[in-house]
Amino acid sequence: MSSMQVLHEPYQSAMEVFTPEQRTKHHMRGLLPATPLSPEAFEKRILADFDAETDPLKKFLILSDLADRSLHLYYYVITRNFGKLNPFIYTPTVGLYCQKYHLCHRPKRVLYYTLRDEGHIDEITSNWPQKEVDIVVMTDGGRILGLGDQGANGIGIPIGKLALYCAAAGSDPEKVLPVQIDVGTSNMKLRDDPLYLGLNQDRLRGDAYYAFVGTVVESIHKRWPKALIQFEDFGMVNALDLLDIWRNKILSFNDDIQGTGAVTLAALINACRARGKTVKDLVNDRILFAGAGSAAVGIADAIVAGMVVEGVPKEEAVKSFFFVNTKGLVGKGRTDLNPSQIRYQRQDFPGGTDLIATAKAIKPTIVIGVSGTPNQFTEELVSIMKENTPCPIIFPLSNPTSQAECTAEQVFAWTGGKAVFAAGSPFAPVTKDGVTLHTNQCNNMYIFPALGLAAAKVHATRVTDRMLYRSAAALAEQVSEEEVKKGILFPPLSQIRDISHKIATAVVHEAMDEGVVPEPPCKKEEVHEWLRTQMYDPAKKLAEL
Ligand SMILES: NC(=O)C1=CN([C@@H]2O[C@H](COP(=O)(O)OP(=O)(O)OC[C@H]3O[C@@H](n4cnc5c(N)ncnc54)[C@H](O)[C@@H]3O)[C@@H](O)[C@H]2O)C=CC1
Ligand SMILES: CC(=O)C(=O)O
Ligand SMILES: [Mg+2]
Repeated sequence: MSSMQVLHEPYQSAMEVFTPEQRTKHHMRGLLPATPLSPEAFEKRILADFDAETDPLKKFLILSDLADRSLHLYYYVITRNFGKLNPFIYTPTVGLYCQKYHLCHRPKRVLYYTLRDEGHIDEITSNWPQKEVDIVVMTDGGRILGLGDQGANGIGIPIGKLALYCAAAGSDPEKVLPVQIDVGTSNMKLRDDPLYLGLNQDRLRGDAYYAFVGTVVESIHKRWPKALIQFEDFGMVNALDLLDIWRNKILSFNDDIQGTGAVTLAALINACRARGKTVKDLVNDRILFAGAGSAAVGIADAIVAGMVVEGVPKEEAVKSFFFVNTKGLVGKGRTDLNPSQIRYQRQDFPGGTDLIATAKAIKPTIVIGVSGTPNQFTEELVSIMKENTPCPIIFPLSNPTSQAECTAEQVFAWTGGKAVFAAGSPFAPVTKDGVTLHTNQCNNMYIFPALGLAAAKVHATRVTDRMLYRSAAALAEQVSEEEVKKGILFPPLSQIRDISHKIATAVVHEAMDEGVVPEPPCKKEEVHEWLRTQMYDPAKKLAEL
């Protein structure tokens, strides 16, 4: 590679941060101004640009342009400012980015497999320049956050998720692969836009769809048999079916179902600790979901698994759950349900009642919003909850912020500050009578980067239910008794690397115990230290360029 190519290659370039020695090594004399910047000075400059901008999408683009110029400087800045910058590389801003992706497109390091490429799938896979791939995040854009079908624009989500893999857990940015499967879109606004860049045809469905996705998955698995594939933001039926098809064949998981399940279980473990109880005591709760899709099913399955671990019989545990979707309560008489929903179908309540009528009938103590629809959680709903519990647990988990079922301000105003709150996207803390009320971010970002890092690094053959359960428990235990009593459910994002490291250690231990690591890299007691050596460190990498 020539010196000019090194300077313009995002994996190789440190731009004006190249030291005099590095400039000599790469034959760069005369290609850069005289005075090198330290990484810290460069960070200050980028943050000043970032702070001067008020438009969140432009803030997102300042960071993403940096990633396109120097990946290691990008991660240097992100990891050192994770709490501040996360909302601008991930939810909510990544949602805006997806909606406008076709209008601000720049070639990215991603792979698109489109229906037009049938017969050329292996060729596309072989076009990826990196020899090694550890983690693949794949979407078909079918359900992007709570923003519906975004077609080929959905690629913003794998890009954002993989940025978190590298920043939050230390996956190697040179070994991650964002994949968009373009099977058309049912989003007519995009299709009517002459600037839309994806396939302008209706979304493929049925057997042909599964066959096409299967060809892509197999092609990727053939080239990188040890890579982990994370399915992300597929429509409900496709998400559930693809998980069933692939979870026992290759190293894979669905983040919206399983990652969301684990993070919400962690939140509830800690909400139970705050009450002086454990998840087995959720048998005495009524947990009402707005939404009965991938996330709802994944969360309910994870909580049931947590209750079963503590000795509650499964048939007893499922009695705590109630799902309401667009057709009302998943109850008696409903004939439009898929097998995952049927597991939670209530035979003791008539199907079809809306959220408020259901709440009046069942008296919820916990509500979880995964409907992708704002304003579902109203003052009336919360008043009903207050009749049944002194401290309602209210989790509007839909993303981005615009789709959250209610806001933190509303919850604390309606309950006089007596609620446990968590949302999918970040909300600023609320101050009431001089007291800070905590607004937790219950988002699968606390789980997938660590889970995927762990599974990929030890070349696990599968992601098991026990590994997911352990990830939730390892996350929950990072919050102290004192903190849970204050309504804090998660450790602070500023410590995300340590948090992920501890979760990854627990996941590897579990994987080794379950025998899904054919060649363990070290003894169990050495896993924590060994993982540290495996985690990407942008400052170290910059020094080695
Ligand atoms: N906080 C987190 O970590 C995560 C949050 N989510 C969010 O959850 C939401 C749903 O995601 P999925 O379950 O994967 O989508 P999905 O498409 O599988 O399910 C959505 C469900 O909501 C129901 N629904 C839609 N409008 C409704 C309404 N007005 N009233 C009642 N039900 C309604 C649908 O019938 C369906 O059952 C999205 O906004 C997504 O961003 C998803 C995964 C992780
Ligand atoms: C967080 C996430 O995965 C979602 O909203 O889809
Ligand atoms: Mg998702």
